[in-house]
Amino acid sequence: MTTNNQGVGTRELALMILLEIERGEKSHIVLRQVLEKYQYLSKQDRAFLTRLAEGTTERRIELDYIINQFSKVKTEKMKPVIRNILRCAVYQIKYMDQVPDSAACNEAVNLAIRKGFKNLRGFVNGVLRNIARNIDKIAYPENTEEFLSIKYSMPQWIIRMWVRDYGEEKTKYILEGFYKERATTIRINGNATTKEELIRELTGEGIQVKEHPLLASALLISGYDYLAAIPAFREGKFQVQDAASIMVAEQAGIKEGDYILDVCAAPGGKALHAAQILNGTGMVEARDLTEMKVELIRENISRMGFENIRAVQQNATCFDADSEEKADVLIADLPCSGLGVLAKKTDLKYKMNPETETEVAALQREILDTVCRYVKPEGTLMYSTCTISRIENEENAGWFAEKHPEFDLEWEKQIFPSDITDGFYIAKFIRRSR
Ligand SMILES: C[S@@+](CC[C@H](N)C(=O)[O-])C[C@H]1O[C@@H](n2cnc3c(N)ncnc32)[C@H](O)[C@@H]1O
Repeated sequence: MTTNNQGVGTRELALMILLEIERGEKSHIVLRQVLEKYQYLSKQDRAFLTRLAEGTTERRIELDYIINQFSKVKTEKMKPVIRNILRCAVYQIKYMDQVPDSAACNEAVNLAIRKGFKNLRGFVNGVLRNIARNIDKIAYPENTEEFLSIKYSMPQWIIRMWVRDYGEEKTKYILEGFYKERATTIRINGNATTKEELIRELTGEGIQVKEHPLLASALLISGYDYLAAIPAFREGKFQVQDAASIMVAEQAGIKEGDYILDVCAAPGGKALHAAQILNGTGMVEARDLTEMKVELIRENISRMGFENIRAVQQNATCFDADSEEKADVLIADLPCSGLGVLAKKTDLKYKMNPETETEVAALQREILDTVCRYVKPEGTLMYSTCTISRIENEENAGWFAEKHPEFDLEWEKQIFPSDITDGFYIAKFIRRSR
């Protein structure tokens, strides 16, 4: 389990990933790169590595709290290698029943030695053995905000914001939601296969498949190694897309022949879904800020094989006069704080703060204010974010409706995370006729 045949152990790879994340890299991207690079790892090792890297990241606040109860040197003063070796080991002790505590401690000590910290092996060993002996006796703070912050490893400012906006019970529900075990949601490309055929094909590959309880167009899959290894994925028969995100194009009232503009489209989930609904007719223009992002959309277009969609580089904050009143449906799935997708992007919560939250909400207003002019009279504007924040969601929608009385808010919905969906927000606006 711990050392593969090329000598790099899964715990050492997990350490590499954690150090990269601390240096500012995105957790889901580093993990994907490592899994791609170390393809020779067994399926079991890949699952262990994924769980260890993701779990240690998403439980970081709690793990540091535990370590700091037993170490005179606090985690923020430790060398990054040592603090991440300790975090990883404490995660195994607390959350991975299949790993004996002694193995977690021994492997941590060996890793510290291999990484050049032979002089600290006694420290690592002492702290970890002490934690292993007392793991069920650790006292947590009584203050609700601090308790929730540590128990769910969520920065306190986010807890404060959610308790203020949704109340304590809902906040606990949201926090629990991120830790629910979940399968991957896929949207079936009905132009390339049928639901029955796809279920048969995936099941034949040894993948577990379930119907999605909310959406007929989606399935839940689990037990696969990695996506690119699934022939049906390479052949564009499905797209990985969360249920809440699928609802954007599904609820937009797209009709065959429509012109759809997606102003923040990479990697293309909603734009491709719109193209699929158009069923070979109409056109989708999928835009994003940089050529690199636009290239991601192009890769997905080519995998899905659609011809009624093009990807274009365009900054959504710059007005494009040629697009004025052209769109039957405008999709504004805007950059956001991402607090609804913390189950997948486990490090995001540590990167945001109240200032970045205010900045992103202001950017959303600037984009909405610019792109709304592309919507035809009687056309639709779908505003969505993958976050749970009134400032970015309901307050921005309210601001927009007041500033642009030519639009009516038809409905809005905040979706909270669960085992079958991410946290997400959608507002549907209709532009009045002249
Ligand atoms: C939430 S993601 C979009 C996800 C996409 N709609 C999908 O379903 O796959 C937001 C996107 O906005 C892009 N973005 C950020 N600022 C932008 C700007 N000023 N103009 C255009 N796109 C921007 C980001 O590059 C990112 O790809």
